[in-house]
Amino acid sequence: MPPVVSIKNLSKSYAGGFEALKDVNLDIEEGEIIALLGPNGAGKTTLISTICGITVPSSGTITVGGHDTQTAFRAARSLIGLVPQEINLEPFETVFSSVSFSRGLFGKRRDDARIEEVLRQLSLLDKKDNKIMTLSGGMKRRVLIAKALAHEPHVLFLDEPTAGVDVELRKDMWEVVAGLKASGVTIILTTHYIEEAEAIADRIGVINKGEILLVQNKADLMTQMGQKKLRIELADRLDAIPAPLAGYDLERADDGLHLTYSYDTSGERTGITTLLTDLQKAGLQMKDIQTEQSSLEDIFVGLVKETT
Ligand SMILES: Nc1ncnc2c1ncn2[C@@H]1O[C@H](COP(=O)(O)OP(=O)(O)OP(=O)(O)O)[C@@H](O)[C@H]1O
Repeated sequence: MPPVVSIKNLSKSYAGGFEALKDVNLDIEEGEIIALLGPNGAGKTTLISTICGITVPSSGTITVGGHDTQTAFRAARSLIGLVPQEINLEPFETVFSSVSFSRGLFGKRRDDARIEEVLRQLSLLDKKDNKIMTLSGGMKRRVLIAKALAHEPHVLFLDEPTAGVDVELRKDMWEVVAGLKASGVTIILTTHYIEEAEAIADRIGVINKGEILLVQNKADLMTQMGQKKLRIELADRLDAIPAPLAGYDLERADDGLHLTYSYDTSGERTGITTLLTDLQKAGLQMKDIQTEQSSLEDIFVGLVKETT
């Protein structure tokens, strides 16, 4: 199946010359949840706005459902639902009319059954006649999603859906997103929260200073994260790794007082027991032992650091 969103050599410079996106290439597959992770000012919102046709690219092309976002804007935009970062709702409007109005903006005929279905999916049906101003912050965020879904888009963009939201509400939102995916919507979300990407995404993209640094399946990233390290502190300085230990994946620190052994936690055997026995046999005295596991956070921080 061709990608539902295809971004080729996309760059964006704002007036004044600031380059917010630099040669971005990204294909988004139908039905996936992709999380774009990046620090403040990385270019996440600019990327979303450009795909949605709110910001004009300086160069490059974007297609949504095969439609070029510049030459066939209306066709491309009709496939997109956008949930903005800021809550921007009419306080005296009812939930139902607010969502129904959004459908009308796309030239779609009125369809109360469809709106009710969207409200049900977002657990808002019992609030349909409530005025927006009577809703909690979490409900308002769900109304924003309902508005973005009112015209039956194929692709939904969520710009920081849980920014400033408490932990419980954040988990509710994750459930909502999982439900939307199950209903066949492709989801692209931006987030600062590593645990959010970890919890809900199929793929994770890391963006910093306008560049995509990595796009990878979460499962592959998890395998990388399954690598653990055993750090062994030695009682005496070691000049070289003794020959009988050459078969182990061991690294000697420059100070000669530490050895690091890398192993895979998903493997049947870690090799730790035999390593410790062989270290003793080789006459090495151990002072201390620690284990370290790399996390998505380490990978993210490492990547972002490299580009600063
Ligand atoms: N209209 C504009 N004119 C000039 N510069 C802009 C404009 N909009 C954004 N920028 C700059 O482009 C860069 C990327 O901004 P963007 O909002 O895309 O980042 P972001 O990753 O979404 O950040 P955040 O996580 O803080 O929302 C920032 O340095 C920002 O100051």
